[in-house]
Amino acid sequence: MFPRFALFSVTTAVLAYAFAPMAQRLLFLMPASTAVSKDPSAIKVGLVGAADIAKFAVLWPASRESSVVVTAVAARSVDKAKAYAAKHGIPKVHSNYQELIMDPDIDVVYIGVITELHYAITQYALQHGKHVLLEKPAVFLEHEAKKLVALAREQNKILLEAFHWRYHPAAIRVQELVVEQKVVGSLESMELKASLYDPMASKAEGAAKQSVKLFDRWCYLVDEMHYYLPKDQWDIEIESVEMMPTKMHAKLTATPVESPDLEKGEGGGASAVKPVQITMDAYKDKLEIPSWYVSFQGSNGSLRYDNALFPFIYHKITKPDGTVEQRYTAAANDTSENAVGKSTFAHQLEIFASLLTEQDEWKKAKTNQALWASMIRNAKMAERMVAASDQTPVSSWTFPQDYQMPR
Ligand SMILES: NC(=O)C1=CN([C@@H]2O[C@H](COP(=O)(O)OP(=O)(O)OC[C@H]3O[C@@H](n4cnc5c(N)ncnc54)[C@H](OP(=O)(O)O)[C@@H]3O)[C@@H](O)[C@H]2O)C=CC1
Ligand SMILES: O=C1OC[C@@H](O)[C@H](O)[C@H]1O
Repeated sequence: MFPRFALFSVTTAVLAYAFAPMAQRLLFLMPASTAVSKDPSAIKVGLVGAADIAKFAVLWPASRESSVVVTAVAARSVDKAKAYAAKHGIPKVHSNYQELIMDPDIDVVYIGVITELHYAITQYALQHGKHVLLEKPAVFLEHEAKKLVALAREQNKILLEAFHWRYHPAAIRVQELVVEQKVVGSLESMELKASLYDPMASKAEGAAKQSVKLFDRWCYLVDEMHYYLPKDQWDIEIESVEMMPTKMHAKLTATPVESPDLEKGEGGGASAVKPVQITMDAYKDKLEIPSWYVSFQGSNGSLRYDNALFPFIYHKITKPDGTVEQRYTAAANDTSENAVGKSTFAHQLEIFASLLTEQDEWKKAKTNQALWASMIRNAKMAERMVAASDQTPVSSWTFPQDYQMPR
C-alpha cells in the first residue's frame, strides 16, 4: 500500500513540476481574476454570435486589456444571447445580428459565426461603418475576399482575418530566422502538419459540411505557407490534393516569380531561384500526440517550429545547429505581469486595437495592405485547392435570409 502511494505522490510531484510552467501559461488564456478598469476611450466591441470561440478570441483577452471593452452581443436566439451576456458580464443584448451591427455605440464587430456567413455579414458590417475582426477562414472564394477588401478600403475600416497564431512572438521569430536571416540557407522544401484528434469528427461531419469543417483546420496551413514564403514573389502550383472529411494531404510547388537575391546581387545565386516543395497534412482522425508544426529544409540544414498553433502553451524552435529557441515573452517593451503567457489571441486583439488607434496613416495603410493581401492569397489558394481535389466549392450564404438555416 505504502509504496504505491509513494509512487503516486512522486509521480504527481514530478508531473506537477514538469507541467507547472505550461499550466501557468494556460492560465493566461483564461479571464483575468480581477477586473481591469477600462479606459474612457476603450474600443467598443460587439459580438456577432454567442459563439464559443468568442471567449478565447475576444472576451478573455479583453478582460486583461484596458483599451478594449465588449459592450454587446447578439445571437440567433435572444434567450441564448441573454444567457451568454449574463455569464460573461456583457451589458447589452441585441435581438439579432443586424441590430447589433447598426448599434452606433459599437466600433468593432467580431464575427465568430460559421464560415458560410462570413462574407455576407462582413459586407453588412463594413457597409454600416464598423471595423471587423473576422474569424478564420475569412471566406471561401478569391472574388469574395477581394470584394471585402475593396469595401474595407473604401470605408476606411480595419478588416482582419483572425489568424491568431501569426501574432505570437515565436511565429515572428521563425519568420525572422527563415525569411530574413535565411538560417536554413536557400529554402528547398517546407512541411506543414496539423494533426489534432477530434473523436466527433468522422461522426458529425457529413459530406455536406466536409470541406467547410476540414477547411477550418487546413486554412491554417495555407496561411502558414504564405506567411513563411516572402510576400508576393511566389507562383504556387498545386501538384496534388486529397481531401476527405477528416483529413487532407497536399503537395505544392512554389516557384519564385522574381528573386530579390538575384536582383540585389545578394549572393543567393542560382540556388535562390529553385522551386520550394511544399507538403501539407491535416488530420482529425489520427489518434496520436497532437502535432502541429512547420519545418523548413534548405541548403544549410533544417528548422522546425513545433506547436505553431498554440505556441503560448508550449513551443520549440529547433534550428539547423540543433539548438532550441523559445519565445514566450511578448514585445520587448512589455514588462506587464501578463507578458510571459500572453496568448496568440491576446496578441491578435492587441494588434487589432493598435491598428484602430494608429495615427500614422502611412504605417496603417502599409499594415492593412499586407493583411489584406494575405487574406486574398489565402482565399485564392483555398479555392484552387478545393477545385483541384474535385470537391464542390463551398458557397457563402446570404444575410439575413440564410442565417437561421440549418447547417
Ligand atoms: N480562431 C480559432 O481558434 C477558431 C476559429 N473558429 C472559427 O470560428 C467560426 C465558427 O466556428 P464553428 O466551429 O464553425 O462554429 P460553431 O458551430 O461553434 O458556431 C459558431 C456560431 O455560429 C452561429 N451560427 C449562425 N448560423 C448558424 C447555423 N445555421 N448553424 C450553426 N451555427 C450558426 C451560432 O451563433 P448564435 O450564437 O447566433 O446561435 C454559433 O454561436 C468558423 O469560422 C471557425 O473556423 C472556430 C474554432 C476555433
Ligand atoms: O480554428 C481552429 O483551431 C482549433 C481547432 O481545433 C478547430 O477545429 C479550428 O476551427
